Amino acid sequence: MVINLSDKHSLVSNWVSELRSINVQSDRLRFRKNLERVAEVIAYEISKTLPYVEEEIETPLGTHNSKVLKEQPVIATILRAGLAMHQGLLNFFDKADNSFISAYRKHHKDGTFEIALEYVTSPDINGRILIVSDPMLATGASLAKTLNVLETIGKPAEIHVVCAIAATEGIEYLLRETNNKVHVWCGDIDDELTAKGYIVPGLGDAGDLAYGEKKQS
Ligand SMILES: O=P(O)(O)OC[C@H]1O[C@H](OP(=O)(O)OP(=O)(O)O)[C@H](O)[C@@H]1O
Ligand SMILES: O=c1cc[nH]c(=O)[nH]1
Ligand SMILES: [Mg+2]
Repeated sequence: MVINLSDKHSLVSNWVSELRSINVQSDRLRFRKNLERVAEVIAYEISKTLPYVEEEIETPLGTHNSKVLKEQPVIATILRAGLAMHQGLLNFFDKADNSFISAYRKHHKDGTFEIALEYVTSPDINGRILIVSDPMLATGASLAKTLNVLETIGKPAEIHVVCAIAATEGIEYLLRETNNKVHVWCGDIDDELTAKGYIVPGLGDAGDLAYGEKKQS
């Protein structure tokens, strides 16, 4: 299942437009905040699909049969660009367990790159609801590799992928690699990728915009 939140006009389209704009995105604080609030809205949308149980809650004046989240999800993110969206998910799923994975594009002299994945820390995800955030789903290689590695830790009951902007090609690759088992939630979808795997029109390099340019590795 693929859900593009820009299909319906809401503040999400507004925030994604600010993420894209060369006139706004250089304000790093605003860039990170916009990623965070896109993730907050997606967290809320995901929350509508999760199981709830009734719990008798005592108020100062009586009792109420409330619906509360049946189980806490595991929220995972891909360092470094995913950190701001991770915070947005954690603001809403405030009791969640957390996983962190480092994956980055290691560039070769011939212009090609591979995904270097060096650090994984995670609770047991077996049978759990797993929500993985990364602002950009470009070729899909980083997310596919991340999900592969997480599957060695346990088999989640369901997997939700959360992005600010996803490329059509990357979504198709990820769905193929996971046998259509993931739900992809994104702020917007673009149709083009450059030869170097950048989303067009996209927004540029999300990690650099949020945290500063890094020395090429
Ligand atoms: O779908 P893909 O083609 O794999 O590309 C997307 C990945 O690229 C970016 O990370 P990057 O490698 O720039 O690392 P960073 O977070 O350190 O900026 C982005 O945050 C994704 O993880
Ligand atoms: O367009 C892209 C592709 C990968 N990573 C980014 O930050 N932006
Ligand atoms: Mg980057």
